[in-house]
Amino acid sequence: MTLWILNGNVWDETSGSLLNKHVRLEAGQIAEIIDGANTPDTGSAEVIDAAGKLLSAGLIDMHVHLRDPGFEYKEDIATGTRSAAKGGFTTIACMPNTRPSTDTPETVKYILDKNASEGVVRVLPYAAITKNQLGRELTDFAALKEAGAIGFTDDGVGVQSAQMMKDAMALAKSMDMPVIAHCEDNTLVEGLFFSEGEFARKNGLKGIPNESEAIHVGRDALLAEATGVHYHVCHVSTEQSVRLIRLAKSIGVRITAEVCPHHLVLSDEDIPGLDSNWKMNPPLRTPRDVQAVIEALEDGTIDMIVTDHAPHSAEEKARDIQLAPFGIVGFETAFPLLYTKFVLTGKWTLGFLLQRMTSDPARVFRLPTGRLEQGAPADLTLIDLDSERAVDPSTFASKSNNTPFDGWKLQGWPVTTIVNGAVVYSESAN
Ligand SMILES: NC(=O)N[C@@H](CC(=O)O)C(=O)O
Ligand SMILES: [Zn+2]
Ligand SMILES: [Zn+2]
Repeated sequence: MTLWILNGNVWDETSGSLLNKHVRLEAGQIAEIIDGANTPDTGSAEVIDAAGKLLSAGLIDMHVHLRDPGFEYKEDIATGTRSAAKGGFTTIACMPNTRPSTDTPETVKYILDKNASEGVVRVLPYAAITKNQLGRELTDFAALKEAGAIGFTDDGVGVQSAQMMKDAMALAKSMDMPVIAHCEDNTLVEGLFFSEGEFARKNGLKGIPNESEAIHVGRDALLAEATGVHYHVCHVSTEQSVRLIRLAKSIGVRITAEVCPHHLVLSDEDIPGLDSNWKMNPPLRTPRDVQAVIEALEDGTIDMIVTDHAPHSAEEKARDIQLAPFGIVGFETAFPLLYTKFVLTGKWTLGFLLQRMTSDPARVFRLPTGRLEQGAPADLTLIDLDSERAVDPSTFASKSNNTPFDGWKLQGWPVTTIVNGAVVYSESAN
């Protein structure tokens, strides 16, 4: 089947501007990209009119929670991938803190099979480092890789034992697989839920210290140096972590990192009250940390943006703040949030934002997607950069609506998402 996308605005890095292009998709690939001045013979092909819209490689999100299997009341593969598609994402990598946790080849296969039958975007499963993510015993890395896992992580919790982490890295290195880490020292965070800073002080709360994250980053950077593994740091949120990653990169450690939109846009001083929609892990840090992660993303110390889409039910989030789970949904606000806060304000070019959400994750995780080039997989996103509307969680495709961005007026909403040459989300059809 042939699909023509006509008159899309494609970012051109050389001129730093948008150029009008026609793109032909064929057999799941980008078959041809031609200058908008030409009139292609579209024949009997299907045609999408992209006039006035940004046409980008599909967005990639290397850190998401689909909650399937086991927590389908929060999200499942059908709704999670639809939420991703609505946010413009075409490839997502899902975390193993499911029930059972993704610690056997059977669960990896379950995710891949269910996505093949019910999902609408590409789903790349991570497998757990330790059985049940309990930190006691390594999983069967070889069998998990064979089943289709793309990396190992215990996200949701940190691997507390340095020896366990070192063993995991050595094994992962021997099979050319990355280790992805949620960095958190449990002894420093017990019972705490907002970060050390103004908000905690004002509310008489003991706060989560920055070192709880950075201690693991430093430890793991040393272990990555010793083992030679590709080590990737999850949701970086502190100045101290940034400093350590920058140092490790400068001496050639194979370390990469990600940051979430909320850690780029919000500090603890923005938290309006004891509201669990502002409770996530890592917590919102101080304005100084926010500045540090922004600079780190800008200079390449942090390689990519991920959402850490973490759906939880309204009932769970309505619990007392101490008991409510950590996490916020992210797919359906990520692009407009960052476009509004960083591109429209002139801080970043559109090309920079797109790069950190497409080609950079693809480069780091060696994915064939993330590039708008002839021969690449036909994963594309159309975004209306002029459309402005308020975030309305009741319209989310996700099963959950736990977001701190309710009511925020944002610009730049995805309107059409194409995976493997097929339209999987269209604003007009919703
Ligand atoms: N980020 C969160 O606040 N929560 C995540 C776990 C995680 O990413 O560590 C979740 O699974 O809910
Ligand atoms: Zn985490
Ligand atoms: Zn996570």
